[in-house]
Amino acid sequence: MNGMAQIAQVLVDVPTMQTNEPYSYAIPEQFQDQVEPGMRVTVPFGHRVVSGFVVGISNQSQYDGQLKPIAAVLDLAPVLNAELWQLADWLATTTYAFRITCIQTMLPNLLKASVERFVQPTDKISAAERAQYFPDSSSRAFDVSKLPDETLAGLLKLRRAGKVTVTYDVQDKATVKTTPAILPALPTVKLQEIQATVAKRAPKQAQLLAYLQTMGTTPVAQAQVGRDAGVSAEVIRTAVAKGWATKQALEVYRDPFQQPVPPTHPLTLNAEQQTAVDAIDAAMVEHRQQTFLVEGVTGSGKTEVYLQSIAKALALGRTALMLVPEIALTPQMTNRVKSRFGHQVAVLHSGLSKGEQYDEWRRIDRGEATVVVGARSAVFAPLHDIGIIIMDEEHETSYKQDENPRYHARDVAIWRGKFHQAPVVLGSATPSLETRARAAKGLYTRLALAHRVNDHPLPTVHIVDMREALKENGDGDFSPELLEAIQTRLDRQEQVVLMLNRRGYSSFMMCRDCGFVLKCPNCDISLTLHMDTHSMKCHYCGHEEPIPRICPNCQSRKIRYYGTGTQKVEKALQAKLPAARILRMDVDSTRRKGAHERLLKQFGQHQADILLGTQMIAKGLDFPNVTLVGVLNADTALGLPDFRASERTFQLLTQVSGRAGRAEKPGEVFIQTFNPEHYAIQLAQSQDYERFFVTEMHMRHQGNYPPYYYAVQVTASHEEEPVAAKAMYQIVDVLRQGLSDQAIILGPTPKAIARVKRKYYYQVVIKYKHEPRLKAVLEQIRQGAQKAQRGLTITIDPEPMNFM
Ligand SMILES: Nc1ncnc2c1ncn2[C@@H]1O[C@H](COP(=O)(O)OP(=O)(O)OP(=O)(O)O)[C@@H](O)[C@H]1O
Ligand SMILES: [Zn+2]
Ligand SMILES: [Zn+2]
Repeated sequence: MNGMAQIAQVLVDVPTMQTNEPYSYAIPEQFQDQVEPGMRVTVPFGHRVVSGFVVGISNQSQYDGQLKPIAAVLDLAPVLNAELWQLADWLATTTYAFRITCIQTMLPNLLKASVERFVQPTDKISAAERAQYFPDSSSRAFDVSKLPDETLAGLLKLRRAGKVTVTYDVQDKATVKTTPAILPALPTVKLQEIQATVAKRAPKQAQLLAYLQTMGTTPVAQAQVGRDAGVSAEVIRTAVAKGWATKQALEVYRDPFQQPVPPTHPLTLNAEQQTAVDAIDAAMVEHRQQTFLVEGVTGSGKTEVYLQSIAKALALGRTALMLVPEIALTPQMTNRVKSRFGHQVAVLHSGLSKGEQYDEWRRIDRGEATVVVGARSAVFAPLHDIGIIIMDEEHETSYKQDENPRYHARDVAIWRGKFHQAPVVLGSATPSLETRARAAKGLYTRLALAHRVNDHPLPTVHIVDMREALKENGDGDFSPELLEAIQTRLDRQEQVVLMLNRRGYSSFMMCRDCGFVLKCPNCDISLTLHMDTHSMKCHYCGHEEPIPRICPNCQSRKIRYYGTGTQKVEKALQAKLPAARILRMDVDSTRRKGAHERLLKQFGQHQADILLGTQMIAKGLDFPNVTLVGVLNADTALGLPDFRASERTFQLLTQVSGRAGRAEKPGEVFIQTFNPEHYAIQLAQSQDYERFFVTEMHMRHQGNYPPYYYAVQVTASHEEEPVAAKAMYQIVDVLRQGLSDQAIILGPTPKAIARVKRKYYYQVVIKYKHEPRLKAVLEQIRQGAQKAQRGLTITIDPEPMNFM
């Protein structure tokens, strides 16, 4: 308190005018010393009042009295703690995203919306203060617009002294099961017309109309619409009243994991598991950041290693964060953690209502929950004193966010590991090449679990050449070998898992007689089928050719472009095996939240003989009675124009094979393929990850792909194709001038789906080893392009998951 005026640096939240530069605002007298970085405020901006985050406070003697003052303080306490605050800055620089976007990503949804908040006294409050601030009740509504400034200033002071806390009204927790949602009520052209007529007089309505035009046919929650379109509920109400949009009830599901789970106890570890737990434990005890790769074959007991490591962290009085690829797809894993740690576990996932999410977030922040299980965004859970971070199935692509900020949860996990000086455990039977390569270099410590628990053997894998099967009986879906093996299981009352690989199904062509896939003559990567232009295109170099009618290799006419869906396969299978009880698991049958878990439960109770599904059945299932796994089409993903196609195929086949023979009864696997000689399939047969790693590293080396090279993808999009294309050519010029001639620049090319949401996309991929100027050049591109052309969006993706 030196009487010096304080100035707040505020990051404003204006979607159309994103910048990383904070603006300075004067802090009004009554809030001096009360405003802290991390609090939300509203400030005058142009002719409006907008919300923003305080990112810094300075005491400036040369305060010139010119600055506009903060309009209101929205929080009594910072919404992000100091660690997450630093993390947001790091995220912004490494992912080329705006700081405000990073901050929003890290906050639970509820804090982004406006909700009713209450202030409550704690037991530290004095009688006089209670009488002054809570004269007639035990809590009071905290509505900034209604509170007099002096009261707010007083409350801020009390909060800093720990005398009051803020609570949020999360009424939707138990009762509300629906949320209002919005759908456009008129065709796009119509909306466009109206937008033109209201543009001048009602810009907010025009904004909403523009947004409505980008919506598909699925209703979007009203709150979401408000956020995305940047308009108030009032504007949406008007739109509904005018008949531009309709309102419907969107179902909100409650936590499907609420049922109590029976407790479990630590198992006696085998030697390999013990070695792993000891190594991780040592890092924890020594308070040392160390990244471990737990490379364990399927069924080797990785989960038990995770659980016992978590227990060690808790015993040291620290907390644990466990990331899983997709929480809805891994109910078994979540239940295993809950069974071991009970009420200490908080589960963060998108199936929770905003209130429930926030409840969990708050339990974590307050230290009431010490173990967090969740998918990608749970990596931002506000845990204090983290003792261990685990990332299960670390190779999964869902850990990378494909919108801004384009972060990979693995990088964030390691950042937090460093912050807390805690070990990070990456687990997989089939690690990503990047991770395995880092372990080879000694950057990560590799812990191998080479054997299945109790020395159960890995399943025997058979490769079925579908070119033969097709020739002999014209069936490209089921080989006689597989059908016979299924029949045997039915006779023995054992269970079967069948996978239909949907990835890349319709985007390439393959000859069903010889397995030939059309490749680019320049890039040795498969061409993508474009139905709009009726051509095959290369997404790396832009090469284009007509769709072949006969196979260039064997002259056969049996060229397949589109695949069969799960429903069709289910029907065909039922016709062949009338007595079999089949459960189908795909996007359709699991649309409703909780359906996935219910189907798995039915299967676990042997209410069905066959579980037929898409990739979603490959992960984590542990059913002792499953003795047969069939992969109907192993190679669809091999045709994708993706340098990770082989890696993905190998990972998927190994994962799904691992579902067989996990207990006493031995397992068997049939992999049906049109490419039986492909190394990814051959090595999936021997389930030899290490050999796959060496082979694939060699391929990547030859093709100058990651992990030998780093990659950055820059995309330009605009509603007019020439604008996007021209911007991309200019960007390539800037890149060529700014980077060394060691950098490989691929493109510009149109993206695989060149037109999405009425915008055209062009891209360029930069492959490089060492480009110290790259960051500066990209920053220049991002800032320059946005100013140059209205409506032009430039996105920069560090380490894109594919180049499509
Ligand atoms: N030390 C142990 N003693 C006895 N059983 C164990 C032990 N460790 C794990 N198991 C059991 O072995 C089975 C397989 O373990 P788990 O599911 O953890 O393997 P995993 O490596 O995570 O498998 P995947 O990668 O295939 O999902 C489970 O049913 C588990 O309960
Ligand atoms: Zn090419
Ligand atoms: Zn052919």
